[in-house]
Amino acid sequence: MFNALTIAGSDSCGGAGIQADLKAFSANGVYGMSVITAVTAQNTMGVFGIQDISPEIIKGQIDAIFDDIEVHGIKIGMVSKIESIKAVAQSLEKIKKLPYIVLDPVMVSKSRFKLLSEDATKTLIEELLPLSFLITPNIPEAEEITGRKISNIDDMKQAAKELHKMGPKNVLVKGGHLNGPATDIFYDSVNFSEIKGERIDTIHTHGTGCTLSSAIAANLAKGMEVLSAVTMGKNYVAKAIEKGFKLGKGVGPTHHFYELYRKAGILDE
Ligand SMILES: Nc1ncnc2c1ncn2[C@@H]1O[C@H](COP(=O)(O)OP(=O)(O)O)[C@@H](O)[C@H]1O
Ligand SMILES: Cc1ncc(COP(=O)(O)OP(=O)(O)O)c(N)n1
Repeated sequence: MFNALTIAGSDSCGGAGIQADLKAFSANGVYGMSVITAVTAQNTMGVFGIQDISPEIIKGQIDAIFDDIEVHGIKIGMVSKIESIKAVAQSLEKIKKLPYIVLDPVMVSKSRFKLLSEDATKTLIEELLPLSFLITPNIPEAEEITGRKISNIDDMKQAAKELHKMGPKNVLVKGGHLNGPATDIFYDSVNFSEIKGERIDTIHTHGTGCTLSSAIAANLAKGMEVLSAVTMGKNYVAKAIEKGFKLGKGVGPTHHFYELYRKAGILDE
């Protein structure tokens, strides 16, 4: 059985963060484990508070897992403070044979709540980008890290090149925030690939970035090569968005178990 570890924040309504990651791991056939970096009070309408976990407990969770278990893939999501980022980086750097790390550099939620402290961007860039096999910024995150405005596919490609120079082996700039087709740009230091997708007309997109990065981490944990892992992850998130559903009063979550539900007769088609 392959496994994957998410290092991220908790979303109390279960649409994003650790909860989305674990669902995506299961649905993509790997055993999921978690290191919680922060707890958010969050629902489909917004984020109402954050409690960061102490650096000691973040390190303790990582050490407990790696002292005991061979980890096959890692996804890193929300790590909101400088001390938390350093705790994650220091713990991971100690590990002799690190599995592939997929970093989703989470900065702001869809509801515009800051999930990364304003002073922590530089530390995130310096400490976590060089450790990453793949980073998956959305357009606002890629703009913040590179300091460039991104309005079209050519801008996404230019940003991917600049992000690559900061240390990750591969870059996926996600196009969910542009108008038109949901095209993501993958760059592996030599070639660009346009990972194309139809834009699905729905408001229920809470946790799309978490879902995609976790599905890719699961695919890498299973031994897929990187472009296949990204392409299959993109197919997975598209289906999870298509089957996204109303929950609460706001932006509903992606659906991770549509295939199980369909087979059980709970979901049509
Ligand atoms: N309405 C949509 N229809 C289809 N794909 C989408 C839609 N919105 C986002 N995506 C895709 O979901 C993934 C997550 O992208 P994005 O929403 O940009 O990330 P984030 O959640 O980090 O802001 C990307 O592959 C993106 O292309
Ligand atoms: C705890 C936590 N982590 C990450 C996010 C952002 O996730 P994302 O997939 O980008 O989803 P949206 O917030 O954009 O819907 C989060 N909200 N909470």
